[in-house]
Amino acid sequence: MVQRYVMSIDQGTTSTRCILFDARGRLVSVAQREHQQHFPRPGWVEHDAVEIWKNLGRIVPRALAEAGVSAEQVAGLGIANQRETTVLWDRHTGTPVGRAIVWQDTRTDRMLEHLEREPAARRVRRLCGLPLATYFSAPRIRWLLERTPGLRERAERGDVLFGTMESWLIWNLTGGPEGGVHVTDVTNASRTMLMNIRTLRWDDELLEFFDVPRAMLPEIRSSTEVYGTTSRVVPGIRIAAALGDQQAALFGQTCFAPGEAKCTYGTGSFLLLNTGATPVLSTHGMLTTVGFKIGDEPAVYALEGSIAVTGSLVQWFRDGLELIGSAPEIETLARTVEDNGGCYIVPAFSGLFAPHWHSEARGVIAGLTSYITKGHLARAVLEATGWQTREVVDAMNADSGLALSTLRVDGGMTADNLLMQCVADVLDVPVVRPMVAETVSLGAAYAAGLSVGYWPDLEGLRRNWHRAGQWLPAMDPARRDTEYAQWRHAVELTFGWMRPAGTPRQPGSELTEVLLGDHRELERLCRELRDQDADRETLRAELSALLVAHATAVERVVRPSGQDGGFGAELLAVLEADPLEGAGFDEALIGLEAVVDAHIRGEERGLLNELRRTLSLSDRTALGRAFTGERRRQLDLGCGTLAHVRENAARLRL
Ligand SMILES: Nc1ncnc2c1ncn2[C@@H]1O[C@H](COP(=O)(O)OP(=O)(O)O)[C@@H](O)[C@H]1O
Ligand SMILES: O=P(O)(O)OC[C@H](O)CO
Repeated sequence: MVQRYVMSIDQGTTSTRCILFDARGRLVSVAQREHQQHFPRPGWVEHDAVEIWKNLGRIVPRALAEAGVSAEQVAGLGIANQRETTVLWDRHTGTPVGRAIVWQDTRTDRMLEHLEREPAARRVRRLCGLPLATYFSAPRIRWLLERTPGLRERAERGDVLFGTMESWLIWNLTGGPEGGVHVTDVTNASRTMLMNIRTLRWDDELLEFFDVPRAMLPEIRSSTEVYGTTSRVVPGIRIAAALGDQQAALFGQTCFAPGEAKCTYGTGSFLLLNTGATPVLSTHGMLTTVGFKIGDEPAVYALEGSIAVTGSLVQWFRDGLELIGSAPEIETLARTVEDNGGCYIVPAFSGLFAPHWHSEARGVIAGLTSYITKGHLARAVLEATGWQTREVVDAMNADSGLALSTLRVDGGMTADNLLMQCVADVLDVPVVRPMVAETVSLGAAYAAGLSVGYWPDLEGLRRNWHRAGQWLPAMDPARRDTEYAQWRHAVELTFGWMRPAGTPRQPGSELTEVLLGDHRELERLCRELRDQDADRETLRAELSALLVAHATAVERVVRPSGQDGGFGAELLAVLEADPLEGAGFDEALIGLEAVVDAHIRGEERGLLNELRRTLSLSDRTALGRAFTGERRRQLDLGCGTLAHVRENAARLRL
């Protein structure tokens, strides 16, 4: 009988890999090519989508040749890819519109500052599960459409297409300008900010908010189904699955059941927790994302803690500072010293992602003394990955109400024993690594194999998972606590770097204007909530979010807490009122309106006048910017949700 295999392509941030797997999930052959990283300006990161496509054209035949396998022996192809990276290309010629803008790129930060002031910004997270951040695709599409002459018209006519890397590759593999299939899968679509996280369709409100024409978007499909057959590179292979690489790793680690989690340590690191059939909105800075969707079955959701810079900090140590010659040398160098010598590196190169979401943060090396050697710096590099994981796990535990008991890991950095021990130490849980370290590729292969019936079911795949390595926590708890406190201090030093006081005043950022704007918005929301025919569910959520975000930002940025009175109880009564009509709801609403009115009156008569009297315009503008930043952070954290208000009701003051 002819042997059959499954092929996977992992289109990653630094390289593209093609791997063939056999029926027992064993790796049969690998071919890989790196592509160039372009850094044309500070904060900008680009890839050449044509270079990546050409690399694919080389590695696929090579992987087949190495194993002596023909296209007919490939049961199906699964694609996993770097997510959010944005490619726009001409449908008729297949030529990309400039270089692809990579997920680490921060060029859209200014644009997002403006967008977040729009009233509709408050609804974005609830619709797509993601905070407004430079990380995702939609702001990049808008940026390109605004800055490239004539592009919007071409996009509206459907002459220019958008895709993340899997869309670009599938379109090219299935014929490109000659009938290429323009599709994406739900996991990748869930990272654009344009897909409704519940309906799993492009959302009109989000399209309008980001001003993206529907005609340029791919069709959203499930993660496992046959999208088409290759007609280029190696013709005749069924393309049977696509997933974002982190979701592919979740699949490859067989985290099929709610409560199962993995962390992939590559260029960045990404911890995903399977949360089952309903999307969970985080109140602690996690992302809500689609984990996978098998054919017609309901989607499985995940909470994700994304860390932008981990392996790329090692790369910077190698290529930017030239302190080591290869990535594995970081471990050797770090072992030349006992500890970090008091030094901490917070690699906020692209701002800070989860759980902070500070786009304006930039990196620091803290605790430098003349005692510090490159060995200490190497330790600090590795520990940065450990502590960033700890912050994400703390947030994940707080969201799920459960304590993570083991962490499954994979990715290039897991080759580093010192790092893996550090992760176990700072998390205080065992860390385990499976036999097949190429979990992203394996996940894409599993998905494709399931799709074409090569593997019958998920249980069979589970049996392929075997433990290859384990690290047990061995750190003194008191030392762990002290080190964590030092780390958090270093993190705080990175905040606000890109918005120093004294930068030119931007319209609408003066503090009293911002506070007044919030007051009018709060009044409008209260007024509209009284209308029985209004969408009370939505208005209630908006009112709660703005109220808590506004009050918390006032407390943290403008004046310290300790004022008399509070609104926690009144807000809780409104949030708990069910149904949203009748005497119970009216009474609760009247109660809340009374405290909101009192707050507005008090603040406008007292605080605002005092601020105008005692602070200069530039100070008020700097404070206004800090206030908007904190308010946005609160909104991103889901501060208005019932769970958050319940948890904080006693603390909430006006
Ligand atoms: N022994 C090591 N110690 C620490 N970091 C390493 C080691 N080996 C590789 N890395 C880092 O891991 C990353 C590569 O992992 P990989 O999973 O291939 O990444 P990606 O899929 O994001 O391209 C690189 O950023 C590299 O610096
Ligand atoms: O290519 P990787 O492995 O660095 O993963 C990138 C992520 O998908 C970005 O969200």
